Amino acid sequence: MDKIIIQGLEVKSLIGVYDWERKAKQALLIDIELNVDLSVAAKSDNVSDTIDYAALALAVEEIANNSEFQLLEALASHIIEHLLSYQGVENAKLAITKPNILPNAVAVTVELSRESN
Ligand SMILES: Nc1nc2c(c(=O)[nH]1)N=C([C@H](O)[C@@H](O)CO)CN2
Repeated sequence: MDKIIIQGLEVKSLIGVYDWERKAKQALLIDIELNVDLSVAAKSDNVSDTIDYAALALAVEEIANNSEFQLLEALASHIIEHLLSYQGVENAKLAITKPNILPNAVAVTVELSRESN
C-alpha cells in the first residue's frame, strides 16, 4: 500500500487537563501516515492527482492552533477525522507527542489509527 507520511510536524495548541495548561499554547509534534493509492500521481507527475502534503500540513497546524481540547486523545480524534475526509484515504494513523510534560520522561505520545468508511 502506498503511503504519505509526515513526521514531526510542530504545532501549537491550547491543550491539557490542568489549570496551568489552560493559560498558554504548548508545542506538540504530530506524525501522520495516510494509506492512499499514489499510482495516478506517480504516472502524471501532477500534484492535483494526489493529496498535497504541504496543504495537508497547513490544515493540521490550523486545526491544532484553533482548538482547546483537554486530552491528546480528543485532539487526535478531531485531526484524524479531517485526514479521513481527503479523497482516497483508506486508513489514517496519527500520533501526537507532548514533549517535556512528565517529570521522568522525554515525552508522551498518543496514537490513533482509523479506517475510512
Ligand atoms: N491519557 C491521557 N492522560 C493525560 C493527558 C492526556 O492528554 N491523555 N493529559 C494530562 C495532562 O494534561 C498532562 O499533559 C500533564 O500531566 C494528564 N494525563
